[in-house]
Amino acid sequence: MRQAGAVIVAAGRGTRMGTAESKQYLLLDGKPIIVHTLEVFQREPLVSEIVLVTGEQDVERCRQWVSSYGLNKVTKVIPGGSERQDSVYKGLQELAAEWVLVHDGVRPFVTGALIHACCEGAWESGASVLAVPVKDTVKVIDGEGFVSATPDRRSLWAIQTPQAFRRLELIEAHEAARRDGFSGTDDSMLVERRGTRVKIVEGDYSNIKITTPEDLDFAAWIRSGRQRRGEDKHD
Ligand SMILES: Nc1ccn([C@@H]2O[C@H](COP(=O)(O)OP(=O)(O)OP(=O)(O)O)[C@@H](O)[C@H]2O)c(=O)n1
Ligand SMILES: C[C@](O)(CO)[C@H](O)COP(=O)(O)O
Repeated sequence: MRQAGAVIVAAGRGTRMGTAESKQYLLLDGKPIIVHTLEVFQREPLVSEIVLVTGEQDVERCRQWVSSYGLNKVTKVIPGGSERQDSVYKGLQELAAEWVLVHDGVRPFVTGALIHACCEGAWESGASVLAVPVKDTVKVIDGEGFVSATPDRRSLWAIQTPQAFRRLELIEAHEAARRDGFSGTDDSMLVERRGTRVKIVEGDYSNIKITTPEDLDFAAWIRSGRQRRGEDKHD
């Protein structure tokens, strides 16, 4: 069976969340958010191994969770870098797999079906990202707080993770970005700028990135809805 390795990045400081504890370690239904995320990748048969990238000061407690929650696909827990891009780059060095999924540790509502769809998208086309159509009207604002343009919403999609690539191609794209001083807000941007066509695979509106305080309320709500519908039972 074709498989992919995963780099899960969780070395951010959660500045926009503003909590004393980094957001990836806050409890959701009694379990750290990062553990919820890892458990989805652990269960998915298409995932062969996982590298977890955390803050230097959190490596040890994450290793303990890996052991106590039985996350035996996590082969390495390593310290990240100062930007998300640096953390992904470090994680990519620790995998051997031909294909890699890059995922935010703070997107715990990813599902096996989404991981599966993302892998299939990459295997068919070379690179793929999850995304959902934008529901709001989006405007471009000038430096003085006035509208300068209203892009056609039909061509706007909000990008999520996971994102799937050939691992060596993504490493080369990261190295080119480092050489050029280019910083992207996702990994797709790094291969796009080198001419790779990236396939959009439809994600899910509930695959939120926990970023700001109100996201914790959304997260609790998504979680309780899944429990009510019995979607949290996995074995
Ligand atoms: N140096 C960094 C920065 C971010 N991340 C990870 O990248 C994901 C998406 O980043 P974001 O939501 O922006 O997290 P933070 O950087 O922690 O948040 P903020 O920008 O508000 O500080 C998170 O899982 C975060 O832990 C990382 O591994 N290393
Ligand atoms: C990769 C990402 O989650 C796609 O939506 C997002 O771009 C990360 O951005 P952030 O600046 O780290 O929030």
